[in-house]
Amino acid sequence: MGLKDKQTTKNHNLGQSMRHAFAGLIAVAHLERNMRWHLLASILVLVGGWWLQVDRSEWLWLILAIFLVIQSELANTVVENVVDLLTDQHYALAAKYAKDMAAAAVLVAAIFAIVVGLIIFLPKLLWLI
Ligand SMILES: Nc1ncnc2c1ncn2[C@@H]1O[C@H](COP(=O)(O)OP(=O)(O)OP(=O)(O)O)[C@@H](O)[C@H]1O
Repeated sequence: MGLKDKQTTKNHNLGQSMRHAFAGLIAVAHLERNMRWHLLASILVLVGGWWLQVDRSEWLWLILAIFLVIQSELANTVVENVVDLLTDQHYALAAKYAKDMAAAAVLVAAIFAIVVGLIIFLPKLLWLI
C-alpha cells in the first residue's frame, strides 16, 4: 500500500495512515533532488557531530536544524504539487508567489542550519588545526 494505490477515501486506521505517511517520505526522497541533498547533508552533520564529539545541547541544535530543513522541504514539495494540480502548469501570479515563498521557507531553514553548523563545528575544527 502506498502512492501506487488508488485510494481516495479516508484512512481507516492508524496503521494505514502511517503507511501512507511513510510512502510520502519515500516519494519525496525519490522525486525531489533537493531533498536528497538535504539528506546527504544531514548524514554529514551526524557523522561530523559524532567525529567531533559534540555535547548533548549541541546535538539538540543540530537535530533541530536537520528537522527544520527537512520539514520545510516537505512543505515546499506539498505546495509545488498542489500548485501544479490547481494550475495544470499554466502561469498564474499567485502560483508563482506560492512556490517562491515555499522555496523561501526552505532557504530560511537552510540559513538557520548553516549558522548552527558554523557556531558548533567551526571552533572545534579550528582547534584541530
Ligand atoms: N504555475 C506557475 N505559475 C507561475 N510561476 C510558476 C508556476 N510554476 C512554477 N513557477 C515558477 O517557476 C519556478 C520553478 O518551479 P518549480 O515547479 O520547479 O518549483 P521550485 O520551487 O523551483 O522547485 P524546487 O524547490 O524543487 O527547486 C517557481 O519557483 C515559480 O517561480
